[in-house]
Amino acid sequence: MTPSTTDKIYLVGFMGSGKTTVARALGRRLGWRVIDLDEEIERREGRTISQVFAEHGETYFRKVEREVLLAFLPARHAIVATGGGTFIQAANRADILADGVTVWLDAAFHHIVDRVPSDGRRPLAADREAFAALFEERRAVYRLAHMRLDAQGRVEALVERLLHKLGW
Ligand SMILES: Nc1ncnc2c1ncn2[C@@H]1O[C@H](COP(=O)(O)OP(=O)(O)OP(=O)(O)O)[C@@H](O)[C@H]1O
Ligand SMILES: O=C(O)C1=C[C@@H](O)[C@@H](O)[C@H](O)C1
Ligand SMILES: [Mg+2]
Repeated sequence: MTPSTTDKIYLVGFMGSGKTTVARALGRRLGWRVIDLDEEIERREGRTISQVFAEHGETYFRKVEREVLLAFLPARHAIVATGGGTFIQAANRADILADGVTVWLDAAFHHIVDRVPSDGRRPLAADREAFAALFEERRAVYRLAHMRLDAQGRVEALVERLLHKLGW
């Protein structure tokens, strides 16, 4: 699927791959708005992600995640940092791919393990064995993004590499 315009960039990828961090740097570089879906979910719910999972479960979280994604579809000149599972849901994936240039931040698992806390802030990272299995399982889906960016390196360097890939 090809997006109709290039005035929106979606960053997808596993927890800890750097979506939030790179989105902020890219937003500063382009002067575009940054939308972080996890932060928007927390704002809307008035609770942390871990509270949403604990009090209502993952199915409810996915429903809110989709509603928040849809609420920001009209935004232009925007970078969207998705949550690690947003692009995994087929309906979300179709909307994302049609709406903007979608970039998979592909980070190595050893970096991810160091970056993602197992303290419950990211509920699906608490069980480290399941976390590793999820990483492998989801790669086949992240691959469906329009582009892959090797997520190793300094954030500023990643931003420049991404802009180069986009031909900007
Ligand atoms: N290129 C990088 N080099 C070094 N550290 C990084 C890099 N990118 C991100 N980090 C660090 O890794 C951690 C996770 O990054 P970030 O929150 O941006 O990931 P994320 O993909 O948004 O994860 P989640 O899906 O859980 O929201 C943060 O502490 C961040 O500072
Ligand atoms: O990978 C996932 O499924 C998740 C990643 C985080 O960004 C949060 O959206 C939440 O913890 C779920
Ligand atoms: Mg994030």
